[in-house]
Amino acid sequence: MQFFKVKTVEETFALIQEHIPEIREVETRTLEEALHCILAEPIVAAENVPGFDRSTVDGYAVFAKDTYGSSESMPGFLTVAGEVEMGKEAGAPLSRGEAIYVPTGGMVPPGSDSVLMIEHCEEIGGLLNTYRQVAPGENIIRAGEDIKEGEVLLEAGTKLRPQEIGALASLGISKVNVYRKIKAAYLSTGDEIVPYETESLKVGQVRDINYLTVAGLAKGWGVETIYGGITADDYDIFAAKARELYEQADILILSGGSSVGAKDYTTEVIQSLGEPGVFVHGISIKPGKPTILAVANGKPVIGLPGHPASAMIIFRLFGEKIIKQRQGERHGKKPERLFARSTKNIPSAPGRSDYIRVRLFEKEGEWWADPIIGKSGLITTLVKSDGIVEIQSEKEGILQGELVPVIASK
Ligand SMILES: Nc1nc2c(c(=O)[nH]1)N[C@H]1C(S)=C(S)[C@@H](COP(=O)(O)OP(=O)(O)OC[C@H]3O[C@@H](n4cnc5c(N)ncnc54)[C@H](O)[C@@H]3O)O[C@H]1N2
Ligand code: MOO
Repeated sequence: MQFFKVKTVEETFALIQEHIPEIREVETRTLEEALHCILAEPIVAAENVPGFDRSTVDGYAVFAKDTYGSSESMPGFLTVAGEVEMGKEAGAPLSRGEAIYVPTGGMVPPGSDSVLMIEHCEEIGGLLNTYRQVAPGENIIRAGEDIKEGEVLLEAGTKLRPQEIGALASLGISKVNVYRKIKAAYLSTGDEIVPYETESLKVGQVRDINYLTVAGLAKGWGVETIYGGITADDYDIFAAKARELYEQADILILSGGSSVGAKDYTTEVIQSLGEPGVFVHGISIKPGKPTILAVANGKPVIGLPGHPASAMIIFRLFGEKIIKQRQGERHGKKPERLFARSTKNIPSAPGRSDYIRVRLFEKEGEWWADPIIGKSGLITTLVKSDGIVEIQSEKEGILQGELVPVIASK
């Protein structure tokens, strides 16, 4: 009988960081094709954004000092000296005692330090009655306030979200060098597993759930997936299929056979793929204890536990970390977490990290997390859940009403 040398969740993350090599192949993509890609080089701004002082409102460019003391009951008076046209350079500089009309986004004339909104003044025959005072800088975006020429806008290793793509567009950058997208090959194992399209099942058979759940997560992280089908619990067939997929991909994902049963060949197959091989077999986590993580000649191999909820939770936690590291993401944004109060006491064994599926609901402005009880073989425990509560290994559970971190399902 083989026993797991179980690692904690924290040790597992540290081992992933130590073992997973990055892919450094670079390709050039247009901004439209670069969404969710990882930048291969830093972006230094070659110009200011905006390139000129802009008004953020429809109003009159003024000297703030000229409006001091203005109110509804004691309006001030300025001379209207002209109008700025949208998309055009402002004309002459503003002189004291004057106001120039500027549309939202239009250039603020030189000299002016603020813009008074049109609803706070009234133009009558070339004179502007001012009913409010404005402070210097009010309603103006200064040249370079968004991005300064020479500034490092984005570091190499940044994942390009829509907002990063927008910032690149603002600088007139139309192509970027990014790491190439990675390919993950997936293989289901188990004599009982049949393609999900199978219309009628024989007793003992189950449809392949894990391919679609795991590939679905991977696709959402920008990974291309290769489906390797289902392999029987036969060492030679399994090892040959795993080798073929391993050659085609940057990461190999195997589901099932990770435990220590007589027909659980996954560890042996992974060890046959290359050195150094398995670096984690068994994590003190629930669900997903029999997880296997390995590197074979520089390529990561993940052996997911077969139970569908375990496979998905493990892939969400460790698969995402492995993929990010593999594709060179070094400045990723933080995971989506929110805090919710538990509706129940939830016990947990100290020394083990528990990931409890929860349904979230809002009551009186607060989020509450209601645990979903059910075995890790039940995919509907995840269908019913909105997120996962993490009970860290040092805790002996959580109390009813306690505020707990929830990883929201995407
Ligand atoms: N003696 C022990 N037995 C088990 C342990 C243990 O520590 N000692 N751990 C249990 C835990 S926890 C899990 S999780 C499972 C993991 O088992 P395997 O990774 O070896 O997976 P299988 O035995 O192949 O499958 C488990 C279960 O999941 C179903 N399955 C597998 N693949 C799929 C798929 N692609 N789609 C849908 N369902 C799938 C499979 O039919 C089994 O019912 O081990 C426990 N045993
Ligand atoms: O801990 Mo296993 O992964 O659920 O059944």
